[in-house]
Amino acid sequence: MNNQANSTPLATAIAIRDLNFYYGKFQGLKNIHLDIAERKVTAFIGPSGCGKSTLLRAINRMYSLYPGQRAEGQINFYGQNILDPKQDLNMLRARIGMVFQKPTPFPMSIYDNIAFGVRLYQSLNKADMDERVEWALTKAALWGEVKDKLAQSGLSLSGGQQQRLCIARSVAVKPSVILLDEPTSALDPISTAKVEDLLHELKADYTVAIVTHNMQQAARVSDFTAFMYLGELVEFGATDKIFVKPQRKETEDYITGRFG
Ligand SMILES: Nc1ncnc2c1ncn2[C@@H]1O[C@H](COP(=O)(O)OP(=O)(O)OP(=O)(O)O)[C@@H](O)[C@H]1O
Repeated sequence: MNNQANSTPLATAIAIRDLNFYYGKFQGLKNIHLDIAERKVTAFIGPSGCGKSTLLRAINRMYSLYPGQRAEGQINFYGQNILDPKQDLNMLRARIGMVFQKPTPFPMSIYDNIAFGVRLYQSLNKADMDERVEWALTKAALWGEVKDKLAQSGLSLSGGQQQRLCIARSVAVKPSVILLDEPTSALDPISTAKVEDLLHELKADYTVAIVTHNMQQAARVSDFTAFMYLGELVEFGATDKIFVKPQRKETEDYITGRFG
């Protein structure tokens, strides 16, 4: 937890205003209003089905791949509305990376798992690409474990290593925001601790938003916490406040394990 989260004036990376999201007729998000602070970790918590993943998927327009899913309102990313139909989605996803619950390495070498995404956006010579691959794997705390087997398949790594590979892949294109949807739910405690340490490192350079079911994890890694319930944002604030002195009874019940 970060006690400064309350007092320091913070820049906003993503300002969400009047966001409503629909899966066909079903409304998954209702009037969300939220500022995601730059270079901080914001955690999204709440019972299953409350809309946490839907919110992350709206932020990088993942839903645009699916007919029938639509968002209304604004998600302002440094002044640009992500929901604008004219938004360049490739560029958006280079700037807002996403890491999923299950590690999803590509069926290719460890090296190419990193280089593949970089090649979509930049043409680097071999030496620069080698440097970028090392840099990203170092950022994701994986370099030491894989530097002698970069040509091996990404699928040959352990689950925890695969997840760090996916984080490295996301970091490699130098986004400004990284969204993580339950990134440690499939990992053992040691791998989980490594990913959590990594989040602390990443926020020096990136804005991080993480969905987690693990209350201790939210308390450990985040500066701000958003509690969601039935598609609504019930309470949002500095993590130490949300966990020590929540304002809403629903939040208190959830974090103390009385519901959800
Ligand atoms: N593809 C879909 N079509 C229709 N409804 C959906 C779809 N995906 C999610 N929903 C509904 O939207 C609501 C929010 O789902 P979402 O996955 O965002 O919840 P969540 O908080 O991330 O849950 P969990 O913690 O279980 O992952 C749920 O009621 C869910 O049933």
